[in-house]
Amino acid sequence: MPDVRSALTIAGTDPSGGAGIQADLKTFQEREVYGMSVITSLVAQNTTGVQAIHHVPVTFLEQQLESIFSDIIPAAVKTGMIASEEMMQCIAAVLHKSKAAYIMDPVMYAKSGHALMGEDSRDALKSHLVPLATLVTPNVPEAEELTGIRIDDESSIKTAAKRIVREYGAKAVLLKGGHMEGAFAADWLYDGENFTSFTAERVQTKHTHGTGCTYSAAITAELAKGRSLQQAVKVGKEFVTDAIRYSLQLGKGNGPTNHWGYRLKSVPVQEEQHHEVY
Ligand SMILES: Nc1ncnc2c1ncn2[C@@H]1O[C@H](COP(=O)(O)OP(=O)(O)O)[C@@H](O)[C@H]1O
Ligand SMILES: Cc1ncc(COP(=O)(O)O)c(N)n1
Repeated sequence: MPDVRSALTIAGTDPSGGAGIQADLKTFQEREVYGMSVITSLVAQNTTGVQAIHHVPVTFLEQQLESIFSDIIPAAVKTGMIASEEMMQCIAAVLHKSKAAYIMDPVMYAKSGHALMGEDSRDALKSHLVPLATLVTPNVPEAEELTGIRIDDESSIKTAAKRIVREYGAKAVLLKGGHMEGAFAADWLYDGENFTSFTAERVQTKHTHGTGCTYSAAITAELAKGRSLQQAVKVGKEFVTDAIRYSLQLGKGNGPTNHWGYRLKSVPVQEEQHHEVY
């Protein structure tokens, strides 16, 4: 019997396949863990934006979680889009009893700017889910919303990261600098004691639909395999950077990251080439 590690994503959907549940499952597959999914909201979206959202009833969310946890216990769990406080409470009740590593991606908006979480639920995220998290992975606007700190340099990044760990109770935080300017895309991991930065060259592309989902899913998969947090983030950063470097020019808007990009490492990168469809 092979040692099968499983990972669970609890999130919203993206029928166009670039973000949300679909991105998470593709990433789990690429990182070689058995992927499972519990859906919070059905989102009609594509590369141009969000067209409509349909939330699943909380009782049905609870039933999906029961289906998983009564049968296949995941080694690691990630959450993405969770629209309401009731849903957060329901998920927190299950995670409280679980020993799995828990990666919380505090998804608030789609890249198009469309809100994916009720504004009144942000505090609920802090009170119900952040204290349970092995790792929280906010981008800069999400970290600003969570902490109320304006983030525009390394010092404010560090202050916000410390607040998320020391005051809100996460074990660790990975504050992603993808939204900042500069030649490098740098992220800061704070584990309550030390900061480690993970840096990659910024890729000049608008095709970044699903970067945050893909990154947190890759980290979740690596934790499911038993890697340390530092190692999981290192592998996740390499994975997402390749997925952005080889992102796909699909659709009419911001194309998706390429979940099998790392397999194309041996292909010489030519500026025009990585926008081709293959
Ligand atoms: N143009 C880019 N080139 C390289 N890395 C990027 C680029 N944009 C974002 N990243 C990286 O992608 C990962 C996801 O970050 P980000 O895009 O900030 O998340 P989100 O999707 O939650 O907004 C981070 O490691 C970030 O540094
Ligand atoms: C269901 C869902 N969850 C999350 C995102 C954010 O995606 P990104 O990874 O581009 O920030 C999204 N567009 N849709």
